[in-house]
Amino acid sequence: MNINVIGVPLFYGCDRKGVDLSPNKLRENGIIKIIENHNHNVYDMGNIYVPEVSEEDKYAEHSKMKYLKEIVDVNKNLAHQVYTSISSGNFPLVIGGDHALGLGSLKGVNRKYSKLAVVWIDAHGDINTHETTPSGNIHGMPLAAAMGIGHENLTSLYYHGVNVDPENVFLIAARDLDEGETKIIKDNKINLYSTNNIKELGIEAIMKDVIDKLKAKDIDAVHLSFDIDCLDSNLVPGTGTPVGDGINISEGKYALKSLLETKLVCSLDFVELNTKLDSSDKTLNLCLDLIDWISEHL
Ligand SMILES: NC(=[NH2+])NCCC[C@H](N)C(=O)O
Ligand SMILES: [Mn+2]
Ligand SMILES: [Mn+2]
Repeated sequence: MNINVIGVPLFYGCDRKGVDLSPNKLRENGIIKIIENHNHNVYDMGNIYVPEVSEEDKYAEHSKMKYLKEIVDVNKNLAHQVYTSISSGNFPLVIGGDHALGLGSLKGVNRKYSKLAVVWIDAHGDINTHETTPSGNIHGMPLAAAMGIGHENLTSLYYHGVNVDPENVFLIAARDLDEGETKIIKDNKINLYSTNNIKELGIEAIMKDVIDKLKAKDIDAVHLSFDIDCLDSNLVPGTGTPVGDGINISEGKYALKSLLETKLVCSLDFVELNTKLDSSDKTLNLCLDLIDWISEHL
């Protein structure tokens, strides 16, 4: 497979430095070679440019969305990079950075595939809007925006077109949802598989259900967004918003493998590694192992 690796050194979405260093940190530790070892042609597209802005200006554009302008600018460029990657037959592997990059990757894929499903593997829903956010952090909003829910600047940042149908959205490993998010999930009939559901029924049964549903739908492709905080907080000290009672590594790998084996996945985000918070490269090494696993099954 031809894979475009696109780095997004963005921390504005989580408002916590360190996550911006990860694309280069992963390169220094051999991410490109790791992917190539699985017989892929890898094109390292470098990093999307992230403009500098001072802390005091973070609310300059909006009182409930920090760094709005910069995040929109970065994501417009990312969206186009993702769109052109897919259009030229290459698979975009987007490396974060924080999850606000989901805004751009989803817009880019959605422009190509109007009947798109999204699998969001994350402790969080990332389905807030400027009206529901408890933090003002835009990394908690990209999935809502992809469905056309939220502020206009986020919902149509790259093109005014079809949005993702909420019934084609699958949240997996969620366990830290805000009140507003729970309401949006219910009102829009989003498919929710909490960590409790996984513990109860087993990851195999959960993924079977997800994949059966995906196959029964009239969709063109699946976008997979993997936030490393889906894993239990003990496993990922190097992430900004860790949550306990999470899934373990083999459950995470099973979810990834079973989805990739469907061959429906057309693009993938890998986000929220913060190497500054890591303890003796534990999370970094786990991420390299997960990238190796993903590459094996792509
Ligand atoms: N991509 C993430 N790690 N998101 C965490 C979001 C946390 C919280 N729900 C918020 O909106 O601020
Ligand atoms: Mn997330
Ligand atoms: Mn998360």
